[in-house]
Amino acid sequence: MRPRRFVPAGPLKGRIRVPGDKSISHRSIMLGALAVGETRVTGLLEGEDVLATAAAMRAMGAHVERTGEGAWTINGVGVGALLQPEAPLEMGNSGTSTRLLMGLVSSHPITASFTGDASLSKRPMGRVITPLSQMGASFEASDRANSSQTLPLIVRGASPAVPITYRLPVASAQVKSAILLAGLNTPGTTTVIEPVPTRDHSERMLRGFGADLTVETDAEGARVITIRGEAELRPQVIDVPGDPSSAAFFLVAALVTPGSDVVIENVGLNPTRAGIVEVLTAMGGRIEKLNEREVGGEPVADLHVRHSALKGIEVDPQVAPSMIDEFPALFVAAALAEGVTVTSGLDELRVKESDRLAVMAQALIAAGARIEEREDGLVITGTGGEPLRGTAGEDTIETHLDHRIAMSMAIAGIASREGVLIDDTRPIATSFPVFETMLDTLAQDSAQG
Ligand SMILES: O=C(O)C1=C[C@@H](OP(=O)(O)O)[C@@H](O)[C@H](O)C1
Ligand SMILES: C=C(OP(=O)(O)O)C(=O)O
Repeated sequence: MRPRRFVPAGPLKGRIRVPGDKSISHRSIMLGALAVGETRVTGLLEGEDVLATAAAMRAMGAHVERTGEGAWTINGVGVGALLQPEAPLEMGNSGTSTRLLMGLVSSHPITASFTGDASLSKRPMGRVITPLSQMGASFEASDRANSSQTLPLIVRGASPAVPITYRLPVASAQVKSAILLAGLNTPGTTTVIEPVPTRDHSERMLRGFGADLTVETDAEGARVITIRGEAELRPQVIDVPGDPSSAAFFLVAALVTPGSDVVIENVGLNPTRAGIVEVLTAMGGRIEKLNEREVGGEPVADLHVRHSALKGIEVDPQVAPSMIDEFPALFVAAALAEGVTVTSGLDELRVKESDRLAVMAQALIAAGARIEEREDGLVITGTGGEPLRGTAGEDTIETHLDHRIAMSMAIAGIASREGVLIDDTRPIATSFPVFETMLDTLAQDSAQG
């Protein structure tokens, strides 16, 4: 365990560039590994989750190599030609790696065993097991004492797999992507119906790699995504934009710390990801989009953010999927806003790396915030801009192996009187290895004037 007390900082000032988008980084490696020829990626997130994907694709035959900071080349094996891994695929803390790779394995004639850390081993896999079983794959608990819906699991792929039409029962880009990736090596047309739109990186990137994929909207407004199987993918050159989910911590930190003025460069603002910018702006946050452009087929801008007097709002549950990983950071902003913030429709937060509703409620209450936990959201009464009390003495916030809890409570710490002591900062490296350095540099730069 690596505990740390995050203490009040002066104004945050300067320019930063957050690491590459985690979702796009995972997919760059997976699709590169399935294309024949060399895919070149720059700006890849070198976090533990993405490294787990890289190791797994190597274990299944692809050549995945780091050539410089964030620069990687992938020489793929071709769709249908993944090799059977000799050892269990170690997924660490990463739900995205696990669920998307289960999709890939499901339509290849191979068997793979998946393991994960204590957090990942509690997360529900039934949501991918159901559709992938319909496609012909089979799943078995590798430890018989265990449930067959959680890791560790053995997946036996089907050859050929059977194309399905599947309506998503939960708004999940991971489930959608698992089915589309399985569909890549399935004869015929695989269809996913998505009543609530989720991040569309898989669709954009599969198209970019040359897959025959269409997206239509049906009479009820649901997205209907079809992919024609036995695809041939062409290698690509990909520049990964900065991760809006990582930028969110610095947006909130600058908004709640008096005197702050920060530019976050190169932030991906795909509309299926940018909900946090909308919601913080609606709360009165001063966030300006500069230099709007396209990077790697995704809309991108530099975000100029300044300390602001935030007001509580009712957050429309419809925006939830476009900021699903940003709620822990939003809860911190709400705890420092004036008035009440009401969130709802957030049941999915209970099955992330931790139960993010319960854990954030407990953590923020321990730091002096006023929170009511409901079944599907939090109701937060803010301080009106006054710093939170923080945690006293040895009182420690438990982060439950959840990087986003650790980073959110770090931000709560810098916006508190006494600081906030966190039990373990190690999980931060799963998605944002340079988070602490960036935070310390921004605070120090302003201290040096
Ligand atoms: O597809 C992806 O890359 C992701 C989808 C989301 O998960 P769900 O699909 O489970 O909502 C998100 O929370 C995760 O960080 C990344
Ligand atoms: C939920 C997350 O990731 P994953 O599902 O890939 O573990 C996250 O990064 O917040």
